[in-house]
Amino acid sequence: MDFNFLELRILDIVDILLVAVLLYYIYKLVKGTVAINIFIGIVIIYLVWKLTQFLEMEMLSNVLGQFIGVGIFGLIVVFQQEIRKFLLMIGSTNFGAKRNLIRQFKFMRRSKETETDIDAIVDACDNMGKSKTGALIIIQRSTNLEFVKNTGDEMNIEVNKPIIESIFYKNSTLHDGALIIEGNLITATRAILPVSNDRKIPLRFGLRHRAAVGITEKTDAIALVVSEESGQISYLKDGDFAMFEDLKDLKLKLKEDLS
Ligand SMILES: Nc1ncnc2c1ncn2[C@@H]1O[C@H](COP(=O)(O)OP(=O)(O)OP(=O)(O)O)[C@@H](O)[C@H]1O
Repeated sequence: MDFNFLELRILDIVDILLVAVLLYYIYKLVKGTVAINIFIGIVIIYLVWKLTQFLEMEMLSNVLGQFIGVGIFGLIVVFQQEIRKFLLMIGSTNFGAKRNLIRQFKFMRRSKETETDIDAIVDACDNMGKSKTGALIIIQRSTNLEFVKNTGDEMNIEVNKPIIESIFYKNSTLHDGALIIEGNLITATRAILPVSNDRKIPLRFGLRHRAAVGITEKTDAIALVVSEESGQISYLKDGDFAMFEDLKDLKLKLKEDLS
């Protein structure tokens, strides 16, 4: 009896945690989009329906009841985009975050050469900033970025400063779009990223920055952007601009986030 009680409690906790994770992902998807307004609209209709039931207002309750009854199909139509992104997000996650799991065991630590050369990347960004060369660099963490790599040209080159700079050099055929880095390899160039429609992004930021916000809100990748206009370097993670004091601080933060 006691055992069943305990089992039920544990399952309840798992259940609550799973719902929390689900709500978090739904929030991440609808954050800053018009979908949040639709979602609020649906909640209001549901509450009014419950109120009409409570007050026994039969006619209105029936009409709203019918509406709620077919609501699930309506939801699929209205949230088609978000459902697509959600499935994409689940499908492209490396289950078990293999990399992190392996790193738990000290003796199985990743070998030095697969560690991302942060210094080379940040120094390249610094040089590109000084010469007002626009750049968009995405570093993969546990979410698989195959779906964006497919939109660009696949590569297999070790990360180093001159190569990054020459890829983004204005006359280079590879400068457009995003550069994808996995471990210490550049695995794609000219990748097209999903653009965020978060209305909170300041207007001075154009598509390059919106693309960096887009990929970091849909995956756990991190992004570095060098603005062609101002030469400023931005660091993005979890769909937000992450603050840093200077290049040294940026390197430290990147190393921390990639460890
Ligand atoms: N969805 C996208 N995926 C990848 N790269 C993109 C995407 N959209 C735009 N870019 C890249 O960003 C470049 C510049 O875009 P835009 O000028 O709108 O950006 P921005 O944020 O204002 O940056 P900057 O400050 O450098 O002008 C494009 O030429 C392209 O290389």
